[in-house]
Amino acid sequence: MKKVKLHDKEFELLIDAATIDQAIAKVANEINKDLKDTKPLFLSILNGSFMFTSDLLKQITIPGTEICFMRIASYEGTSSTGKIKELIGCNVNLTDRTIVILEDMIDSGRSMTYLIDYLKGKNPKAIKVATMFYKPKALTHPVTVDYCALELENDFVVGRGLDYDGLGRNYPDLYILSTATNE
Ligand SMILES: O=P(O)(O)OC[C@H]1O[C@H](OP(=O)(O)OP(=O)(O)O)[C@H](O)[C@@H]1O
Ligand SMILES: Nc1nc2[nH]cnc2c(=O)[nH]1
Repeated sequence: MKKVKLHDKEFELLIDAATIDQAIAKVANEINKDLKDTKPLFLSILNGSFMFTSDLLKQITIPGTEICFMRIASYEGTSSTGKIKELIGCNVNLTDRTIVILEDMIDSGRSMTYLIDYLKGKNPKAIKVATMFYKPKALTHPVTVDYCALELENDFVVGRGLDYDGLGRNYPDLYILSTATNE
């Protein structure tokens, strides 16, 4: 599909599924090499990371690999508390573990900064960050990104786990908000 309509907005194809698949395979190879002796714990941050998690983890071959999921919120009402609240927690003990955080997107870096602060309090051995998409020009909260499949410009995108108001997460390709129709 070259174009999709979600609610009131049109989106255009930005990156096709095969290109994303290839970039994720490259990340999997890097992680397999770098973390081969660490029995890594992959921590998938819901909702958006479900597809990245599945695509990546099928290619991870490290013995002792574990996966758990978290859903977090840093907002109460309409303002940020600056603190992470676990909506769905991870029930694995994180002490002395090598954690690989899996995100679909790093945009401002705010979510990741809060999450890393929170995880440091659990005394892990190491924290690595792996993201499917990263917008370096949008970053306002500095984050060290250890593994990134694809870098993007500072545009709103949907697909591959990312939604617009609940829709679009299921698309295997990535779409960008169409400027022609949505100004
Ligand atoms: O770098 P940031 O500016 O903090 O943006 C990135 C965050 O935004 C998205 O989550 P979202 O809040 O849309 O929740 P979802 O994963 O449930 O869709 C994404 O999954 C990251 O967690
Ligand atoms: N759907 C969607 N969610 C985001 N969260 C942070 N950046 C984005 C984006 O570009 N698209």
